[in-house]
Amino acid sequence: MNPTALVQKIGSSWPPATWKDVNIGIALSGGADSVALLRSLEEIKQSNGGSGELFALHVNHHLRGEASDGEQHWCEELCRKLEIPFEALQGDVARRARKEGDGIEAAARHERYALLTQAAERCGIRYLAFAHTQNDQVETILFRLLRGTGIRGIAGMSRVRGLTPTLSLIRPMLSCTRNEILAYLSEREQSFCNDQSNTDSQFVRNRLRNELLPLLRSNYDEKVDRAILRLSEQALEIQSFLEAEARKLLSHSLRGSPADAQNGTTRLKLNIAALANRPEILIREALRIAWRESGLAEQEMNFDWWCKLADLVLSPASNRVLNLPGNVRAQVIENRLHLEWQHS
Ligand SMILES: Nc1ncnc2c1ncn2[C@@H]1O[C@H](COP(=O)(O)OP(=O)(O)OP(=O)(O)O)[C@@H](O)[C@H]1O
Repeated sequence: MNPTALVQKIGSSWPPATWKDVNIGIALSGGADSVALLRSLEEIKQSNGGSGELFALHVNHHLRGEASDGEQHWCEELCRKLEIPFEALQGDVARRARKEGDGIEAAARHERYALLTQAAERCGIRYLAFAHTQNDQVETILFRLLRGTGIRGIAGMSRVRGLTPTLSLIRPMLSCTRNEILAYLSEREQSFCNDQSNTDSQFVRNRLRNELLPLLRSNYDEKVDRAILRLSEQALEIQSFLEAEARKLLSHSLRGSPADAQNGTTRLKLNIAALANRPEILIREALRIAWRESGLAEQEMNFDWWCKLADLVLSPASNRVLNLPGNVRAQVIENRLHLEWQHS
């Protein structure tokens, strides 16, 4: 079989030499994108050999009754034909939505990532590959822009991200367009499942994909996509630079003060002399890294909260106490910013 443009593109963005000897998991929904990813990684593997194995992992969310079970069986059958080990994971979205207070879409995503991560660890998988495409990237950036985001949000989805110390999420199709994927599938005469929920306009994300983006493209053609992607590449450059500088600052500020946990309370102390007189944007980023790496949830820490916390560092007064989201208490005591929270 001749390698197609899609296979070559994936192979050059994620060279097989870097993964052929480790186990790879493919998050297989049964949709066109993940079916194309499965088939093309299999082709690349066939022609490059190696000791690693491919595994397909499917999450059945049981949100669409028989249609959900049908997709699971369809994926299982495809993997049986391709002789790729397959595992179906059973999600309980309603339970997660109740527990986390999220909408169905967000709960399904959290459930999916949690189940896939557990299964990948169990199978000794090193890279868990998702089939997000260039079109998904454009949608994600526009969605974040409209909902409210910062530089990091505009940088879009990353190509690779650590999930656990031994497992990374990878997105090898971020430079591939939907049209390239459909052309590949038709060339291989490969069918796929159509997820009806992708057309349901009650989801904001679908309205953006099916209504707003086509409207923008009809006025500005593909330039819209290119403009959004160029903005995201620049945001990624700025973000990477900022993060590297903030890490240097943080290493001075944290020197000799690891977080300590006693009697159910965790305390993180940052030396504010190391942060003083530095640009506020750098201080905010350093605080954000310290926060994230202490295992605190970032969701409710919006821009205003980061500004308030940075202001506490820049204008310290010992009687000022900030009560932050996640029940984190912040106060400056003797030239140190103390962050305190209860842990379970
Ligand atoms: N039910 C599923 N089982 C396994 N993998 C899935 C499933 N649904 C989605 N995926 C994986 O996630 C990729 C992106 O799908 P989709 O855009 O629907 O997911 P998402 O994670 O909600 O996206 P985003 O992270 O952009 O919000 C798919 O191409 C596939 O690799």
